[in-house]
Amino acid sequence: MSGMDIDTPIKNKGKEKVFNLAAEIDNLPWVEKYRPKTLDDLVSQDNITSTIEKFIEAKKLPHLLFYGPPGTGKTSTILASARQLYGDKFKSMILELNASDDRGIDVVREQIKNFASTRNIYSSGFKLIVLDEADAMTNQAQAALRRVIEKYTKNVRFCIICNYVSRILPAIQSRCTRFRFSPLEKEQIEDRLQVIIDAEHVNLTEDGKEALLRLSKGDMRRALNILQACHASYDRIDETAIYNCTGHPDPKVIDRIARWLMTEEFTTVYTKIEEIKRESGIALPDIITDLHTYIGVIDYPAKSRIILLKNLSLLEYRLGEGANEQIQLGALVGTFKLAQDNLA
Ligand SMILES: Nc1ncnc2c1ncn2[C@@H]1O[C@H](COP(=O)(O)OP(=O)(O)OP(=O)(O)O)[C@@H](O)[C@H]1O
Repeated sequence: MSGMDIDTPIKNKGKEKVFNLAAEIDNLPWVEKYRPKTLDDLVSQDNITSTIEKFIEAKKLPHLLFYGPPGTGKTSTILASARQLYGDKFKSMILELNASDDRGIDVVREQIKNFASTRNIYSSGFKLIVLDEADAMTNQAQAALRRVIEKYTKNVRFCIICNYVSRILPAIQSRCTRFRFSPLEKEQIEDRLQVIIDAEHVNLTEDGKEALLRLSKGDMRRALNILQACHASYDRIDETAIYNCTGHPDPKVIDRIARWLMTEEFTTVYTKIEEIKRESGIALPDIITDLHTYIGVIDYPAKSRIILLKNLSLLEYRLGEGANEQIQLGALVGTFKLAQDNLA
């Protein structure tokens, strides 16, 4: 959700206040400081932005449903659209609500009622209500929301945002125009990152950038948060800095672990992994996630790979449920031994 608006005009403010505002902007998380202000600033999702621009030009906005993975620009798109639609007055024309608010639908309904029923004296037309995290609402709350949408359709448009569209009632889906946001391409994240790297004078090496792009997996928010955290701790950000900062295992470490698992005897490999986990502070679930990608490239017959994949998924599930890491590490080593027994 948007924090402070860094475009706020600095009118009638003394020098000190201007200075304070500059300092405040400087302290903002980069995800807010560099949130796209216009639809043109948004990378990718071109078909979505061009369709919305057409709605805005015609001043005919339907109810919207944005869905897709985190950090792909759903909130930014609706905020940039609101700026384009309402200009300077956009703050008074938009209400941002977190739909998963645990105070329940009644509070949300009350806020919507108050907002929708106050007329804006400067402008006619509809106001905009943004409901973030709508997939966390109960079915009952969504059913209530359906009636709320109908009741205020005359002067309010809703933008419902969620990660999983399947968790939104079909009745709500059918009242909205749906847009699916996809994970950003590596090149798109890279282009946008470069703007921020230049503006903040970040010293990022090529291998650091590669690691950052790999770890962000199409999520721009994740990329920016990692970059800002590393920038605060390191003068020069290379691959090791990125992995240290995120606590994610270095691919070289995973490489070593995979080699041990495929060549060493049971007790030796178990002890070595225990040691490396202690030294570099990496967790078993992270090792398993990265080994999973590794299995795609190792030279094992299909039968052995199936054993590995099946058992890794079991291990991941058990660890997620809170199983003992040492016992699961034993099971990991055992799985590789089993896969080797099936090499022929
Ligand atoms: N398409 C994009 N172009 C440029 N910047 C982006 C884009 N998508 C995300 N960002 C950056 O990532 C930050 C988070 O984006 P945003 O809040 O819009 O994501 P979201 O899809 O709403 O995520 P969530 O589902 O977690 O709410 C923004 O502040 C912006 O800096």
